[in-house]
Amino acid sequence: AWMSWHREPSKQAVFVIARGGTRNKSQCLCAFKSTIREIMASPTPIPKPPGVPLLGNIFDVKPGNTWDSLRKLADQYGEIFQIKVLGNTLVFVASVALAEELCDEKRFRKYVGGPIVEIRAAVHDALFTAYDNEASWGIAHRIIYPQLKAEVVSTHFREMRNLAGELFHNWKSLGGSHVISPLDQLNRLNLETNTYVFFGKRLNGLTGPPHPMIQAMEDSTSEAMKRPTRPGLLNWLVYGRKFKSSNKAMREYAQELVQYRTDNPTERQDMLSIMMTTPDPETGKTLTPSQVIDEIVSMPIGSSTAPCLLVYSLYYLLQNPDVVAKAREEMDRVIGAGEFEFDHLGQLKYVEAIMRESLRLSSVAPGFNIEPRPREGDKSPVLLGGGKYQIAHNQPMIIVLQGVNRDPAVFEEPMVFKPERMMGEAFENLPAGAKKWFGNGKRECIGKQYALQWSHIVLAMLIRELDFEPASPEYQLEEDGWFNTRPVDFSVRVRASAKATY
Ligand code: HEM
Repeated sequence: AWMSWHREPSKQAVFVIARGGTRNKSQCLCAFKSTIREIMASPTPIPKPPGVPLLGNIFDVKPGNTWDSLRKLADQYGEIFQIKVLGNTLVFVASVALAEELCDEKRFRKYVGGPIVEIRAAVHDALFTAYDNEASWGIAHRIIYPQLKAEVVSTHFREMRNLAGELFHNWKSLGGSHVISPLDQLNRLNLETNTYVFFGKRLNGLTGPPHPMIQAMEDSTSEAMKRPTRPGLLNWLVYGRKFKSSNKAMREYAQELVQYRTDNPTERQDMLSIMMTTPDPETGKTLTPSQVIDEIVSMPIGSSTAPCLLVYSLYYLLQNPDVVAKAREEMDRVIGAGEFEFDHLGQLKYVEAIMRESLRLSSVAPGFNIEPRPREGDKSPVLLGGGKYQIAHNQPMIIVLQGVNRDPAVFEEPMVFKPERMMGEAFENLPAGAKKWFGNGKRECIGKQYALQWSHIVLAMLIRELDFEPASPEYQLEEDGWFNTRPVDFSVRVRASAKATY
């Protein structure tokens, strides 16, 4: 009878221990083993939407808004669910505990499939798209990573601050009644900052027509997301040309930067000069000219998540004027009326907490892909959740961060914007699986420190220097996005802050 008492493994183990007093040690171990055997024999089926014959769950995921569909499925099915598209099963994980389990690099690794493989048409075996066993990943990582460490990124504080100051100066001169799209504006600022900080060139794209790289990234990443859901012939015949031309436009952006550097030699030891000349300390190999282009293109694509994050922050701040007031108090105390400098940044803990809480609630990088590590000659199923679920030995899985970041088992009132939970001990005590906004382990975001510093600086300046109001007071949050998510059609009126004295 006790064997059928409970299907939850942790509680069964407790039961065995609780009964240990009436049994000897070997009886207890034997009972425990047979319990485990029973759990293994009958895992809980992974739920799935019903779907339709032959086409599977093709109608459960909108090709134009994949992440929104997945969030809704996560709301409906909880910590784990699966779908079948074009004959392939995909498993989605949406709880902190299971995400943490999948982040164990001894058992799992990044799965390079679907849209990530499609984007290889543009950037080949670059950092983001390299397969786990491709030597090119290690070579590029060892060459590039030192440029993106916090101590190096900190040397770019003034460049980041001054470029943001330039954009905000333009906004202030609009006079307050002008409506702006924060996404359009912050995308421009992000590309301008990336291009100047990493590659040493001004695009002068804060005003005037946006640089073509911005549209090319949008077109290429949206197409890369849709292609795996269509038959190959259709991709080739109908959508192939546009995909190729957006990939070509991205590579042209990179090629022009290399050409500019070649024509204008400089002492500047920035990302571009490191990519073009520095050998990998381990193999002695340098990046080939084509690999340099691949990595240049990958940086703004990865980085395009950061402006989306700030647009979400603005949206949340408009709903929470008390948070704005607290952040301004902090900045009055720390910066006062003087110039905003790097030393202030580390003291702006509340602004940092707003940034982290925006990362959590928005899940601006909406997910990442994982698969079980291959086990030599062993194709037995892989168990998750202590045996509660069972998946195939090579099952691709996607961690849906919108589910993980709103897991009610970890976050009280998960839908409420509360920066306080992202400060001090409250933040430190969050489980590791609840802080996977930048991915995991060796394939964690290489631009994490850059993104955190840039977002922190720009967010602080937005709050300190400007007053915002929604262009339409009835605006209801709608989201879409490809490699990142963002609010749709969100616009604001902006003016110089009435309180600012600098
Ligand atoms: C808020 C901003 C950002 C977020 C939330 C973010 C998130 C992520 C996530 C979740 C991954 C893992 C993807 C995977 O496992 O498939 C990733 C990888 C990556 N990100 Fe970011 N990212 C951000 C900004 C940036 C920036 C600023 C850069 C460039 C400077 C960048 C470049 C990359 C690259 C190259 C990779 C691939 C790394 C590798 O596999 O070695 N990202 N990012």
